[in-house]
Amino acid sequence: MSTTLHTFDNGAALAEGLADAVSAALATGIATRGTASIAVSGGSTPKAFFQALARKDIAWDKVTVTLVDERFVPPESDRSNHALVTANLLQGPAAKAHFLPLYHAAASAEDAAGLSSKATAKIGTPFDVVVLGMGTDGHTASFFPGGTQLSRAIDATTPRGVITMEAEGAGEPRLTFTFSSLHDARLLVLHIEGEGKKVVLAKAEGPGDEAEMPIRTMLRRAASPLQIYWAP
Ligand SMILES: O=C1O[C@H](COP(=O)(O)O)[C@@H](O)[C@H](O)[C@H]1O
Repeated sequence: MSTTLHTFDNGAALAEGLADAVSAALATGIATRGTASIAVSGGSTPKAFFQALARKDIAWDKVTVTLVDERFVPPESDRSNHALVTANLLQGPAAKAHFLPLYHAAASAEDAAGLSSKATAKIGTPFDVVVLGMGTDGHTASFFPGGTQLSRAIDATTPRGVITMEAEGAGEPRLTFTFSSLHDARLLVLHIEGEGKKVVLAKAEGPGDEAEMPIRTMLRRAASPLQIYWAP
């Protein structure tokens, strides 16, 4: 598996450069198959990228947007990735996109995972675009070190879909697409910013168990080349 590092001078240039690449991939998907799909991450990193992507002039009504992972919190929560996407990506031209949330107001995270697996199964496979993030603990999606279902989540034979995850570093229970759902995206991106995350990435690229730094699953086993977008 291969990785390519795309380096930018600052976060604003990175947001624009990544939005250019992602919108081109979505436009290709629409031109080739009539529709396109993208799964995006939450957290603090993607806000400027979402705002840049939302301004792109593509046929947003033919695009399905979902999340790589989510906290089991309603969209009213300021911890919700759904809320982040609504406020920053599903705006302007991109408001016409079809959004499939992972959170559902179900009795349990397990029930919500079942509902979101069923709803997102309607998206064609593989995703046109997956944009991953990475935490300073080496997690990606909600593949957390020590996570209750980490081995199931990162097992390539686990079917596509959404499962739950609980971990000490995760806060709330999580909902996450499995490795098999994400690793073969037509455009597979890791979006990270800051010197600290570059140090974490360098450590992940070295030897060690995948379970200690689950981003290693993508660095080592993704079927698609991993495009790493970084700025200081
Ligand atoms: O918990 C999460 O964190 C990671 C990284 O977030 P950041 O704040 O360091 O950018 C993110 O990729 C993931 O989607 C999110 O749920």
